[in-house]
Amino acid sequence: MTKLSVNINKVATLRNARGGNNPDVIKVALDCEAFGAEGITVHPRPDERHIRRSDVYALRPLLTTEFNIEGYPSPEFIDLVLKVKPHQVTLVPDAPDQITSNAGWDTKANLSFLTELMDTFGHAGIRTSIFVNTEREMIEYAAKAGADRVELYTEPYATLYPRNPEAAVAPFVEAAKVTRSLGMGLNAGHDLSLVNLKYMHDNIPWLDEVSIGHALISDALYLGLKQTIEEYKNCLR
Ligand SMILES: CC(=O)[C@@H](O)[C@H](O)COP(=O)(O)O
Ligand SMILES: NCC(=O)COP(=O)(O)O
Repeated sequence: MTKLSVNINKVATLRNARGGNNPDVIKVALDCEAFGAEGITVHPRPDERHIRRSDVYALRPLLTTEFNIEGYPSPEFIDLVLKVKPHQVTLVPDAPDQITSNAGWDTKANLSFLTELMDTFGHAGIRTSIFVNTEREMIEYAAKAGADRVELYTEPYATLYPRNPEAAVAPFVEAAKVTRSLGMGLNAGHDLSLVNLKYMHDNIPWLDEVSIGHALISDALYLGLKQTIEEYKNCLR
């Protein structure tokens, strides 16, 4: 079964626009769970432009599904994750001022850094995932670093899918096979949507988890959160 983890960053973006607590990020997260999401993802950034560190602490004792914290492993991020102890940490190689994630790690060049982090989080009982592109070597070095899973960066798939679905998914199927052969779990995320999710899942049914935020929260404006989550879950059956 592929789990749907809802990334609630964009709910926090909306809340922060007025400085109050509307929409209530915690309530939305709990409603996502009540409507069938199997996990909640947050990606705190250094400027706290959406999810704040205080949100991360507030969410932890209330969530009943899997909590996934994504981000660049700065000292502040590492400290947050070790204190909050989510089920999973996903390391993403984003610069502090980046608009959104736009690439996976160079796991070969960062092997010793990543290995140390896998060790630190692993000893804290937190499952580890490394955000990667589809290149075989990057996945192999994620395994060498000791990652439990990789998360495939799916933006290139989402971009090509409307023009050529087969070509779009092919490198991801190959990367998924490499990941499986190395004994790691497999996550995927970035720009997945109701348009492209089912085809990805049909081609890689052994995906462990997808984390989806931007498109899902946008769809909820039209469909409502409950129906939206149901429709995303239908893509994963
Ligand atoms: C790693 C990844 O692809 C997502 O976490 C994405 O970066 C979400 O972050 P933003 O909501 O800041 O775009
Ligand atoms: N890891 C990907 C994620 O959490 C959400 O990415 P997006 O759906 O907002 O592009």
